[in-house]
Amino acid sequence: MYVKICGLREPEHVMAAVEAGADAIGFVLTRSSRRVTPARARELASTVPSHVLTVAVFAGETSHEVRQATLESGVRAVQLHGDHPHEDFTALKDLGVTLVRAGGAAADLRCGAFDEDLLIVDAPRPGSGQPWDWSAVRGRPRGRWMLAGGLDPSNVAEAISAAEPWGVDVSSGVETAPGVKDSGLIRSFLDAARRTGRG
Ligand SMILES: O=C(O)c1ccccc1NCC(=O)[C@H](O)[C@H](O)COP(=O)(O)O
Repeated sequence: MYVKICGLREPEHVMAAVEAGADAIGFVLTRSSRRVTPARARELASTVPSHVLTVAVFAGETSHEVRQATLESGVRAVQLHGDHPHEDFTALKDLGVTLVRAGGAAADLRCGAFDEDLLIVDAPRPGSGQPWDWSAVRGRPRGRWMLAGGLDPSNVAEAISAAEPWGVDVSSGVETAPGVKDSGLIRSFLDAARRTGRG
C-alpha cells in the first residue's frame, strides 16, 4: 500500500513521516492553512531521502505559476487539483517531475488519461478532512490511484477495504488542528494502512 502524507510544514513531521516509511510527502503551495512558500518547501524537501517522493500541491494556479514554484521548491512531483485541461499536464512534462492529477469521484478515473503518472480520488473539498462514500469508486479507477478525503488512523483500514485503492493520501487526519501535524498520528496512520496487508 503506497502512502502519502500531505501538508507538512515542520522538519520534525517530515522526519516522522520518512522514518515511519511514507512513500511520498506533500507540501501545499496553494491557498490553505497548510501553505508553505516554495523556499520553505525546498528547505524541507532537502532533508528527504531520494526514495521518498516530494510533492508540491497546487489548486487553480496557472501553468506558469506551477512551473515557477516547482522549480523554486525543487520537489520531484506536482499535484494538480481542479479542472485542469490535458494541455496543463503536457506543458509540465519537460520538468521531468512525477505528475499527479487529483479530482473527485466524478472526474475521469483512468490514471494516465491526462498524461499523469498518479491519480488521487479525493473528497469534493480537498484538504477538508471530510469522509465521503469511498465505496462509490470501488472497481472504477484504473491504474495507480490513491484514495484521499477524510482518512485517519482509525478509518483507513475500512476505507482501503471499501475502495481497494493502490495507495492512500492523508492530511487532516494526522493533525491536531488545521495545519498542525502530529508525529504520533503520522506513525499510527502509516501503521494502520500497512497493517491492511494490501500491496
Ligand atoms: O490541504 C489543503 O489545504 C489543500 C488545499 C487545496 C487543495 C489541496 C489541498 N490538500 C490536498 C491534500 O492534502 C490531499 O491530497 C487530500 O486532499 C487529503 O485531504 P484530507 O486528508 O481530507 O485533509
